[in-house]
Amino acid sequence: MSLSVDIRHQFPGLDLNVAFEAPTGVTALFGPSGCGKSTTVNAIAGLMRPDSGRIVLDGRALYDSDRRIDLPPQARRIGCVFQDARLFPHMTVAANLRYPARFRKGAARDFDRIVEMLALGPLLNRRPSTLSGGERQRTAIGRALLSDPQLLIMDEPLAALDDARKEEIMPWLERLRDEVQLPILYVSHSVAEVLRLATTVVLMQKGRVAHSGPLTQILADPELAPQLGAREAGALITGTVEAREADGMVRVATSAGPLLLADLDAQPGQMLRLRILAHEIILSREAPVGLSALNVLPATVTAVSDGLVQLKLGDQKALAQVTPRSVEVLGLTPGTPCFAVIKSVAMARS
Ligand SMILES: Nc1ncnc2c1ncn2[C@@H]1O[C@H](COP(=O)(O)OP(=O)(O)OP(=O)(O)O)[C@@H](O)[C@H]1O
Repeated sequence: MSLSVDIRHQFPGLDLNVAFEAPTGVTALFGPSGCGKSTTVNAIAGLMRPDSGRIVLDGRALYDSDRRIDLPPQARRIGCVFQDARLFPHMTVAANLRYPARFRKGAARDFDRIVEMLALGPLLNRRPSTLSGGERQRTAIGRALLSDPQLLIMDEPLAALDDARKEEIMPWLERLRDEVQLPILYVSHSVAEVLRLATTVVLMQKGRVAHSGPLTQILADPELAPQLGAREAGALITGTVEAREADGMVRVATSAGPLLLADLDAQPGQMLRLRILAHEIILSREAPVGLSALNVLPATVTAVSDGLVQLKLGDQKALAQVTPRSVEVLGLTPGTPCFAVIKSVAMARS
């Protein structure tokens, strides 16, 4: 399943002209305030009509200005979750969850599975006013899923929550990404949310798509990574938990070699997304000896730009933040073999 968007729209302060594809998984729409993220998702949801273009979901035209197609929101099969949960206050959680089934036959058949997935069972008889912000958002996500959607739109779903509530709801969003085979469009200002959830990123600027592609590729691109926030740039590396060592450290196999992680609650065989920040990598031309850092991987320089060195680590790319002086002293040019000393590795969730 995938969503294809190619639309244009003029507002007094916005000249919107965006085109991108959102495959199954989480596609983050990321960009500064006012760049047109909400306008784009509102057009996709059918809440505003763009001046021209096409929006196609799984081969079905939702909007096509040439063919005069403009499906109403309820016919688009899109579940929406906004910053405020927008639940019906006079209804219980169960009634809120069952509401979309009134309009779509068969939509309620997944009720038990979705209640279980989002752990909504204990809340079913409560009214929204008695729920925490996180519980309300979980209910809103459940209700969106129970409309039997072909696309889920989440517009800043965590923005109204404090950090503790955000932390509480994140694992549910990760579960959603991994278990629900749908494209999920996720609008956010938060780099941390994008790094943790996104599989694809659409970087927007002033009504245009500056770049779109897999998150792993954007993070390891010295030109693009700074647009996500330079401090956050680096790498997102996938690995598989191999074993827990006698000292409690967990050994994770990656295509570049093994990494050791502390304080990790993970089982052998489990796949992990690991995040390495650009400033956590030190480069050495020789294999380092007598270092306290545990994780040293062989690498090859693939590009150098503005204090960021792009490396090939196994079959993946990573960025290291290196001063221009070190680039010169170490002679780091494309093709140079080196060693990446990784000071710390974190699960992508932290
Ligand atoms: N209905 C409207 N009428 C006129 N201008 C609008 C309308 N909706 C949005 N705009 C303008 O379009 C621009 C983009 O707004 P939009 O909400 O899409 O941005 P955004 O990227 O989602 O921003 P934020 O991150 O702050 O939510 C803004 O300048 C806004 O004032």
